[in-house]
Amino acid sequence: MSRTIIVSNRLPTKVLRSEEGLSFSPSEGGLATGLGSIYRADNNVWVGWPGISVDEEEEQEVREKLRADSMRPVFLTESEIRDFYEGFSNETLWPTFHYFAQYAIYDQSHWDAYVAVNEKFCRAVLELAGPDDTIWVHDYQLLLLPQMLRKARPKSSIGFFLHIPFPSYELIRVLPWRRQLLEGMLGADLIGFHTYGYMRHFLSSVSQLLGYQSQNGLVEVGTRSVLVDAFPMGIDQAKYAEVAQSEEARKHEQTYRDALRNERIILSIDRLDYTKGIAQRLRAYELLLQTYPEWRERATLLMVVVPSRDQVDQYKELKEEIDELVGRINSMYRTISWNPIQYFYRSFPIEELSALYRMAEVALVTPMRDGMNLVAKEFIASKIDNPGVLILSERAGAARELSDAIIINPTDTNQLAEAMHEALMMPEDEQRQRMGAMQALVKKYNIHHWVNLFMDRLTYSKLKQETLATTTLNADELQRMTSEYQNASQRLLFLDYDGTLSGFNSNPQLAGPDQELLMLLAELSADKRNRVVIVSGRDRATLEKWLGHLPLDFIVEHGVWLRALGEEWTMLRPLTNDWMHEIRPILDLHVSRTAGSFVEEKEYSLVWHYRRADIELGEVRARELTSHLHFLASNSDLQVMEGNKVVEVKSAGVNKGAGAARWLASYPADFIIAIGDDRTDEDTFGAMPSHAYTVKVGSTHRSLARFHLDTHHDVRRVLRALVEA
Ligand SMILES: O=P(O)(O)OC[C@H]1O[C@H](O[C@H]2O[C@H](CO)[C@@H](O)[C@H](O)[C@H]2O)[C@H](O)[C@@H](O)[C@@H]1O
Ligand SMILES: O=c1ccn([C@@H]2O[C@H](COP(=O)(O)OP(=O)(O)O)[C@@H](O)[C@H]2O)c(=O)[nH]1
Repeated sequence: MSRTIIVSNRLPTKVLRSEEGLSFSPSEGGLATGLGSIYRADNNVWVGWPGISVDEEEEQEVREKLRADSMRPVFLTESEIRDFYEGFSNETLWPTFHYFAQYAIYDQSHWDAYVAVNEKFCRAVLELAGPDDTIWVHDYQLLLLPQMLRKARPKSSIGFFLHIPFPSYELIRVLPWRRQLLEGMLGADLIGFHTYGYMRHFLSSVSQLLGYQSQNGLVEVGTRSVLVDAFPMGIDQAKYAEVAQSEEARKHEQTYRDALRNERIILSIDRLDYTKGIAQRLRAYELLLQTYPEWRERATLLMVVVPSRDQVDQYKELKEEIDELVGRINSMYRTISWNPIQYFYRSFPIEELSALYRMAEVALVTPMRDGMNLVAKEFIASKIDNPGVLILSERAGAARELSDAIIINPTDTNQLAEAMHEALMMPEDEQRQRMGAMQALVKKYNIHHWVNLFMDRLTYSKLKQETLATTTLNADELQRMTSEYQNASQRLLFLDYDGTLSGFNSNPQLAGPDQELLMLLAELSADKRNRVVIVSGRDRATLEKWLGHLPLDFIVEHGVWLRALGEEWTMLRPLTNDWMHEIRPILDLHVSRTAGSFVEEKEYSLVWHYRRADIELGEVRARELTSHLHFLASNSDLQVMEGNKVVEVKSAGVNKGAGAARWLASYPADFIIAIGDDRTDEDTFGAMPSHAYTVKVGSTHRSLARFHLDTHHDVRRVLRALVEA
């Protein structure tokens, strides 16, 4: 039976060591608590680190204990914990991805450990995973793992979910290992983020750093497509609602209320982390007490900070800062019977957390950055029928969904203090109405919904890959092709030029043929059984200059001009270019607005090139230009085509396919091949009979071609094989 193998750095159970030996307790942190309640279903297994370094004897004990609860530990050595976990994961990636780049360090030995530990996880998963198992990798500690798994299991279903923000390209580009990290993630079939914003940043980084384009969230990675989507993570709402109603939670609540003499409780719960805005929150609370003295002795900030990553310098410093702030505020405002802040530096079991959620009137969730923040959702789910107000940072992923919270900017201390006052003053009706709306949302978009959605999209991604797949022209196919070629008495070879016979150059005039290509074309066209047709978008003067001395046929300017060997240039159909004086100024305007772009004027077409412009700006401008031109062309005999980093305007009905059709009609052949790399070559493929070899170079997305090759070097290899057949 197929199952899901969940892989994350941290297991949902952590091992603790005390004088009595090892003990096991639930891990903190949203990934572990969120997925912890669902992984046991359907024979699933969770692979991860148990949170402590153990010796060999202990390993066996831990292994057995965790195995009984469907977990497989990956043990990390002391140095791996230091360099991989504390080092690269939490001193490089964590600060960078949370916009704290000033805290990030770039250390080659940390990177080496990161690669090695990802490999270690890879081995652990491969030992376990059968061919039908789905592998679901989680989070920033394992960004390289999807690609490592893909290499070992090309056909497996692999999902990846990032639990933290994916920052702007401007942050990603700073990382020395940025390309490897992105390529690592792209080994998955589906990549999920909490918000659309994170997804957008990821797609932008992939386009700018790796040059992979995407449409509707499908990234074209060579011959594979990778789906990217937003899946805001939910919680086990039913569990939190149930615990909140339990006798145990109620009892804890009563004890706390008695101790706090029914003061109004503002609750704050986080792991110790500079991303969580804990210090800023304390300052805002101090401001509340200064600005609104009426809350002194009437409200209490109950603050839980769960120890986390305390070997990392920034965390140690933050701990000191919090201790100092709490000490200062408490000593400044405390009275004999009241402490402004009740501060706990430890974790609580779920029943006690639930009692805190129940008791709090206000929850302060004010991170500087947070992938999602499940505490916000747990507070809502625990409120059952009670009122309560959530103050939520606009920079937590959860703010994209929980619009009925009081949304604040966590760096604005005044706004935060005012929000606390507003929350404490909010009429009960309004609280109920806002809380009701958020409860419905947390209930509907719960953790089960999240898992199902992710798995459905993973299946969809696999199906999409199958429908988009073209066959690579591999050794067997090539063998079949060359023998058909050998046996044929008349052959037609339609060859696109740029990107097919020759690589791209940012200056198109510098992409002339090299010796190898000239030789190849000379040898191919020397065979009397061959008609070699160059099918290009280029102007005839350039092609004549480069290839005119060879016995070739030409279809140029995307089908405007045709020339069969030994004949004169003819037009596909009579055309005029009197429309150019109207269109040219529009293209020129785009050049003046887009540095690096330029206009190419051919006899019967105009082309705006943006290969050398800022890639993202170029694409935006291309879209603007295309829609503007489409509008102008709607009542004319013109067509607008988007090619590879170009927008071309020319007469309607004139294209490479229409040109190629002339050759097919005039020169019957028993072997036909058409090779091309961009959208304009699709017209050629479309014109070919079904038995022709149609070959797409580069990305295979939305291509009519039957076969695929990666680069123009592969094209030359195939043509060489024909020459030598
Ligand atoms: O494993 P640790 O180093 O102890 O850290 C705990 C976890 O912190 C992060 O949690 C994130 O996941 C939550 C659920 O998606 C999300 O709500 C929160 O915003 C994130 O910060 C981290 O991503 C996990 O890998 C850690 O295990
Ligand atoms: O004493 C505690 C306090 C908090 N949590 C849990 O830790 C998680 C924190 O997740 P969140 O998404 O808010 O942030 P993260 O810590 O993952 O960055 C929540 O599920 C909390 O219930 C816990 O297990 N014990």
